[in-house]
Amino acid sequence: MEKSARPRTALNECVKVIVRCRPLSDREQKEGYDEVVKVWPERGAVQVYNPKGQDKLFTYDAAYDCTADTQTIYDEMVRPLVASVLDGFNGCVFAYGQTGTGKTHTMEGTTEHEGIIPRAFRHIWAHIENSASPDVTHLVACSYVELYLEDVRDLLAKDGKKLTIRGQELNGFYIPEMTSVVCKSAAEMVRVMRAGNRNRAAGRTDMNEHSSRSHAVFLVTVETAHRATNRIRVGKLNLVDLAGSERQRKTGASADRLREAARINQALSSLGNVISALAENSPHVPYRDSKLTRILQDSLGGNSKTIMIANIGPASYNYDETITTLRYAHRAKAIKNKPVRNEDPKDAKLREYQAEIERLRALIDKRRALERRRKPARARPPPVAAEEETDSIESEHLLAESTIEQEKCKTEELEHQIRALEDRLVQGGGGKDLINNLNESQMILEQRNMEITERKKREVEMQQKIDLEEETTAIVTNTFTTLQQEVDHKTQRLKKCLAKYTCVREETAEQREAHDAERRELEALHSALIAELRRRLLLADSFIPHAGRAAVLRLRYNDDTDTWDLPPSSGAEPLSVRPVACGGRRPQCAVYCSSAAPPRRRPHHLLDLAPLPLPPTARPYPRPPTATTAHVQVTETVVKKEPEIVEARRKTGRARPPSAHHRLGTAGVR
Ligand SMILES: Nc1ncnc2c1ncn2[C@@H]1O[C@H](COP(=O)(O)OP(=O)(O)OP(=O)(O)O)[C@@H](O)[C@H]1O
Repeated sequence: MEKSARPRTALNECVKVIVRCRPLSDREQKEGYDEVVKVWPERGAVQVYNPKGQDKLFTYDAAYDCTADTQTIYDEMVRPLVASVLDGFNGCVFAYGQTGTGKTHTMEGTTEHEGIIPRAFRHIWAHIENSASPDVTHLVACSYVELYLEDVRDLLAKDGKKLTIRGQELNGFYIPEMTSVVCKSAAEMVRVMRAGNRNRAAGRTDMNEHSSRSHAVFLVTVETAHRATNRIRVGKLNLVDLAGSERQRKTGASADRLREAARINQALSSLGNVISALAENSPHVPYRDSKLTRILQDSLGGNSKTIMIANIGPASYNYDETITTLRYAHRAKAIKNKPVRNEDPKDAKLREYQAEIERLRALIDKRRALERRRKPARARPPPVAAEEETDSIESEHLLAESTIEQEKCKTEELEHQIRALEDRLVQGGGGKDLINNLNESQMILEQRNMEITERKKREVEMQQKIDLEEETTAIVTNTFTTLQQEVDHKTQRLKKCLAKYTCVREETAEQREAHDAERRELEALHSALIAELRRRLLLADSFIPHAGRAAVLRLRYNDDTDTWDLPPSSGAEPLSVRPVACGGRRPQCAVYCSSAAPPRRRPHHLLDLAPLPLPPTARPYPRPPTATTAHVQVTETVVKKEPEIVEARRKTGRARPPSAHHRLGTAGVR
């Protein structure tokens, strides 16, 4: 989860999926539930008896029944992955499944039944001891975080501080501030794991006495430096124990447990969506939907070798959940990752430590040289020297000696720092002693075990291929002597096809039912969240003062920093305070300056909206010099009548329409 350089070229490798079925619990036995799961380990297959119709058969990379122990699972499936991590690859093992199906039992285990995590620690340290040589240096560091109620918490920090996931989909997500503990043995790593577990959220439900209420990620970083090549390889191993999916009616969760369950199911649903998108090669993979999917981004579809362990229970009353888990696990088989060896990444701690040791060594050498030069030769006082002179020589000598003492202390401090740094690194002596002999034989044994495992894996794959091809070969090789034989055979095939068709139809109906159930649950959750939101709004209305509300409404949640930020003002928001003019007073308009000016700040006082008097547009009519009497009379009556017409119009309120020029004039004012 730390920032690492992106690979350039990589070979695709599918996610390996294994299924582990636990035995019936005491409670399930007491209540008389039937077993509906049958595991075929030699074929890597799981068969589920369907009480309503056709049985269901799923095949995986490996399948383990209740008789298989964690040692077998580790040797057959996990050991090669941890070996790759030691070779500089990223690796991830995550346990997925319904609550109470044995995820924590598989990953952490108990003191009697060690889980995968402590086994991985022992494997890592056996390898380090085996490769002990003065030319090889190792650095092993651990971090442990949990995702509780969508908060990432540091399980190794004393105050369990909240952490922030940084990065982007393109370059990968990482948690920069998580505590990293450098370990020197497997036992120390187990102690770190137990210390973290004590801080992990757990609680009792009707389905599990000790139910994990958070998703936990244990990260082991192994850095290896080879002096001969001067290269550093960094392998990162993510060991993930997810919280289990749960139905409220079965777990009897309420209050806090219900809130936890809602968040757990939400994160698992996002994980399911990511798995589906990757399996279908969808162009968009919704990693950003939850913090869990962000943390697991590299493990699903990224730079990592990944194993998914699907845990299931055999009891009939968990039929639906078992089928859902098996379907998701089956889908995850199609996810392709691109693992690449991490060589010389920028964030290698080992390189940092080595550089620091070199620097401190150079500093010590410099100081020693200086000390030698400064060492005062105890000067003998001249036989006939004045008493004062002797005193000053003596005090100078004392001063020099105390400076040297101080320098010595500083040098010792530096040496101590070097020892502390070197202590963090593990370097072998390379001698052929008894322990080395033992390690060598252990290595040979491991290699043999790996070979056996590889053969077993191939057997399972072959068996699966044989099963698949059996039907098709039967059709090809069959030669029919009589027509009746052919009819019989084709009827048989038709029946098989019909059975398959029924099966697919049933599955579609079941998926629809499951989808409906999920939708109903989401609707219930949605209503609960709306009720909560209303309550909070009511609180806000009652308690947040009006003055601060505008700022509260502008707050935006920042996914990367996990905080509410107040974005800088865009200028569109109403101003709470009238801005003050900087410098001198604002310029005053001419209207204001005139003596009859009304008070300021009212627009109708500043703008004179009355139309300006227009200049006359027609010349006065010159009377013609010679005119007939009649004509003069008519003209006189018209001239006489004009003021009367104007007066009549004024009384009826019907003014003459303004001329275009007049209209333009007023429009200009408006
Ligand atoms: N393979 C197994 N063999 C024997 N007992 C098992 C096995 N798997 C699980 N159990 C038992 O089942 C119980 C529940 O297991 P566990 O707590 O690991 O479940 P879980 O999946 O982690 O549950 P949750 O999701 O609620 O945390 C434990 O008592 C455990 O000992």
